[in-house]
Amino acid sequence: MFLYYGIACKRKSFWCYRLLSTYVTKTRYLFELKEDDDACKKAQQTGVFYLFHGLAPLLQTSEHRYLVPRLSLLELKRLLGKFGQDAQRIEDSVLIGCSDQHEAWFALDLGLNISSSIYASLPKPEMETELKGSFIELRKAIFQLNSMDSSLLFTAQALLRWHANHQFCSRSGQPTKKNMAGSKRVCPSSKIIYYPQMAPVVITLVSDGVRCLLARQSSFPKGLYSALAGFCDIGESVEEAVRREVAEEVGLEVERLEYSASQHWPFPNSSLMIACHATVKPGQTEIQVNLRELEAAAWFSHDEVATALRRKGPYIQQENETLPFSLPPRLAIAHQLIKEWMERHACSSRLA
Ligand SMILES: NC(=O)C1=CN([C@@H]2O[C@H](COP(=O)(O)OP(=O)(O)OC[C@H]3O[C@@H](n4cnc5c(N)ncnc54)[C@H](OP(=O)(O)O)[C@@H]3O)[C@@H](O)[C@H]2O)C=CC1
Ligand SMILES: [Mg+2]
Repeated sequence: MFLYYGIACKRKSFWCYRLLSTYVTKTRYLFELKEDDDACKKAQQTGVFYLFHGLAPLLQTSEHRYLVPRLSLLELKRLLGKFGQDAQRIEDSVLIGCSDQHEAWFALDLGLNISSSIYASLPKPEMETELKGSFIELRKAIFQLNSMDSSLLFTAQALLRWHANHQFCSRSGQPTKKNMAGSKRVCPSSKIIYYPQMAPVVITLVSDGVRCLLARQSSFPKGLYSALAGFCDIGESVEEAVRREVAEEVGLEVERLEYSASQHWPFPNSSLMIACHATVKPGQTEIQVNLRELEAAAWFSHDEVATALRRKGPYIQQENETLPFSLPPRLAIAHQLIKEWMERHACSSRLA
């Protein structure tokens, strides 16, 4: 779909209108909202607001899914009024995207207890009753959200958390001020501009050509195994981080490495997950688990992984019952890596 963006370029003696795609016009519009506080404030008039309480999004249950309600500016003002709050509080919201028709989307947390904020946390049970929904921890809701909603809520939560944690300038100690869109904070005293940050994390599915290597940390839900993950050290390339993490965590040396995809992951802080497939030499597969990092690691066959992929998680543990081996949720890039490995394996078996 294409739209005329209204940009005209003067060529010789006539104006020619460039045809820009919907995606480009949307991107330019979001850029303008981030740069121009007045334009962003204007966008709030026709925009919609996603609400959070203590970083937990407002959700409504519909059968086995969660729906994500949105409020118009008018509805939000009415809600704030009911709780004795000033509409000025809307300026704490952050821009998280927009529709193809340029309806801007914002997120606002009404339950953060920040010492530097003039606003108090609003009472959660009363708000839930008023809004006919519940503020549910995002980690617990991801199994019941569709991928578009989860990606939007991941962004919103990460940005709201970043603002909550960056209220002061690390050089002057003075309070920093957010721009209208929430794309940066500025210290009026030192003039330092702070931008939201993500930590780069490599996530690697190691294979010996036949099996794949999965590991678990003690903090994972019982029975869950995932690909190897680790934060990049300062100064490292992705390739170096993968080689180091695999050596550190399971004592193996990566022979070949291939980039697959990336994903923003908000837990526990914002990470940019960089997913790769790696292989080790067929003869060098003996795992030495680093117990300071992992609880267990093992090689899994194609059939074992296929069985785990067919199961629907999460599992509720019954007393004295051992849980079956399970994999990360569909939304996690670890799941995508594992699925991709399975498809490649199936493809190479067909060709053999
Ligand atoms: N989306 C997905 O599919 C998956 C996402 N992940 C995510 O990947 C991330 C990294 O995986 P993990 O195996 O834990 O990483 P690591 O193997 O690097 O180990 C984590 C430890 O590294 C230290 N560390 C170093 N740098 C940082 C940093 N910038 N932020 C926080 N801790 C740091 C911390 O130690 P200390 O506590 O001692 O300070 C932390 O406990 C996790 O946040 C996890 O949520 C993991 C698997 C799948
Ligand atoms: Mg790790």
